[in-house]
Amino acid sequence: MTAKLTAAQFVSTTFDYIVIGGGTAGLTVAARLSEDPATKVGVLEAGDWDPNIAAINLPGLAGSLMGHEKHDWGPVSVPQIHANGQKVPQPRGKGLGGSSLINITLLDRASAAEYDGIEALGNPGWNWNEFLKYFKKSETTIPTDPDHAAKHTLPKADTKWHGDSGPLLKSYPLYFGFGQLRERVMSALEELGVPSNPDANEGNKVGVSTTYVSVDPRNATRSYAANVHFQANSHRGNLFVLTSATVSKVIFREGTSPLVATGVEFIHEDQKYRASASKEVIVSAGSLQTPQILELSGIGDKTLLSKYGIATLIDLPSVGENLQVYVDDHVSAPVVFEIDPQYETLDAAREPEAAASLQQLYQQRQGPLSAPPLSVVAFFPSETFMSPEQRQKWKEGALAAMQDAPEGLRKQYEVQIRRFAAPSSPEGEIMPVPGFLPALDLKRTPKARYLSICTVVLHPLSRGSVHIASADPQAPPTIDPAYLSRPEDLEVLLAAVKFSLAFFKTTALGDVVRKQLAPAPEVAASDDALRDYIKKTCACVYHPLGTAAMLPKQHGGVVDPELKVYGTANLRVVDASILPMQIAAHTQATVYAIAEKASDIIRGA
Ligand SMILES: Cc1cc2nc3c(=O)[nH]c(=O)nc-3n(C[C@H](O)[C@H](O)[C@H](O)COP(=O)(O)OP(=O)(O)OC[C@H]3O[C@@H](n4cnc5c(N)ncnc54)[C@H](O)[C@@H]3O)c2cc1C
Repeated sequence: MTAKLTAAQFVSTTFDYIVIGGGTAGLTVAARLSEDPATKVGVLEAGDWDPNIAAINLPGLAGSLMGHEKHDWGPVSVPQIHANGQKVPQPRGKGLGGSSLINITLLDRASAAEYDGIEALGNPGWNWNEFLKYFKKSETTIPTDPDHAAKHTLPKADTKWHGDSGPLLKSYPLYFGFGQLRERVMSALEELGVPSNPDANEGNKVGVSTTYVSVDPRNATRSYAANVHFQANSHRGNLFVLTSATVSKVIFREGTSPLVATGVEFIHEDQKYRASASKEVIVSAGSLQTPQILELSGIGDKTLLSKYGIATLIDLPSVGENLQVYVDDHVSAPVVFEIDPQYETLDAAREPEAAASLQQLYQQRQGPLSAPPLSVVAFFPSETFMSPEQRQKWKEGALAAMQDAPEGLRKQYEVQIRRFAAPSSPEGEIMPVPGFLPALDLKRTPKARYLSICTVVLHPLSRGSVHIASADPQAPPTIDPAYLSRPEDLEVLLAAVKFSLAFFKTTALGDVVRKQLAPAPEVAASDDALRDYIKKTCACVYHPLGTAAMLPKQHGGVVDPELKVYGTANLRVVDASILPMQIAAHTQATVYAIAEKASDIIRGA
């Protein structure tokens, strides 16, 4: 099918459903809808299908395709005025699988309260119980080898919380790059007041855990939307997937109200085509490109659309607004320490002489290539890393922000203010990395060993936007995450970075540490210097959402609880962009669950 299907064949078919974007959500929906052999589903994906690429399949290479000219769209933000003018890369996967193709494979869920909060914002049926049902439906948990589980204290998956018959395969990592340091890393976090949480998927996220990963442990390969939803179903005669096809707009029947979508226009090998859908068009182009497609189709802010000569069909100014990204000091601004070289970290794996043994180990499903580079994560409430005075100051700032905010955002801030004070709500995350992370001009010393940390602000107050910058569908949109535009976010990040620095001074790790490298001790000694360091180095953690928010229209909504775009009869958005507020978790499991639930809504199940 895909490889042999031509654009001409694609457009000669009248589909029941056309899905725009063969990514994480898009392929999930397409697979579910095409379970009925009488339903014809067409998927248009701008990228290609590359099943045999090591950098995709080997979990240990996860992350290495960021910035890749073919597999990453390579978007970059506009200069961030509150972050030293940085233009910050915003990686997005391109090709069948979308961002599930290039992500790090961590597979986790937020706390139950966060999903219940989505419902409370005006979305009946989008609560923890429903999400849990669809988390489980989306996945099969592969049991951990008993010796591996005993050695690393990995809990047994309880089917009350974990799926056992869904398409996506999940497992505990086959390898931990911390070597003997893993127990010490976990103890250090507990010493800082972050309790152990053996399984953070049961509705309580607070604590230190080992995450599940979207990896098939039986052959140590990535499990992702392209292999579980497309490849596994490629025999279906009613599922049509055309790659290298960039959708330029949705087509509507003239004069209809609500607007009736009848198909899409797309570009394939420099030719323009039109394809028809008799039932629905589903936009699953991800948080940064779904708004672009809506705007190119005439759905968005009419002033913006007229600037680019696009006729407004639905004046919906919320399209592309409400962009929320985690803020962190990830790869470009890590906390990095040199440690005692006797400890095993991933630094050894990066040395040229390790290459042959890495491959050998991988053949036995062992070693650094068999697992993603990080898998210990700690989520903790504000009281764990901020003083009462800092929290009070944050609250005053948030209340002031609320006064100036439009009604919809005011409601979001109300939730954020309530959560920020709660001991059950994670507000900070740190991800220890067993090895060196580049920071500014810091260089790795051969044979040295390092321990680094990514520090994350989970619920920023800042809101950004993504909008078209041209009527040309091939031109990238303008992305403005507005990093640190609310000064409270900078203060939370400052406190979180200091917390990360304290991690290295715990008794569990104190005797392992040799040298503080980044931020340098003299920088860390002054809050102003540390703020400056953060502004120079902060980057995104790859979880943009909120740009086609599921909210009441008057509160900034783009889609209703059935994921239909306001003002349309049969155009839905199904991807990360519908999440109205940032969640304290990595996003892929939630996106798979959204797509599973959307599929049931669409088929009326
Ligand atoms: C580098 C990176 C690391 C990450 N790590 C993790 C992690 O470890 N754990 C985790 O939980 N989450 C992680 N995430 C986030 C997670 O992968 C995403 O939230 C999720 O995959 C988003 O799914 P989506 O369906 O919204 O969009 P995507 O999966 O990005 O799908 C969008 C699809 O639409 C296609 N498309 C876009 N525009 C068009 C167009 N005009 N025409 C046709 N096709 C189009 C794209 O090519 C893409 O295939 C990471 C993301 C990235 C980028």
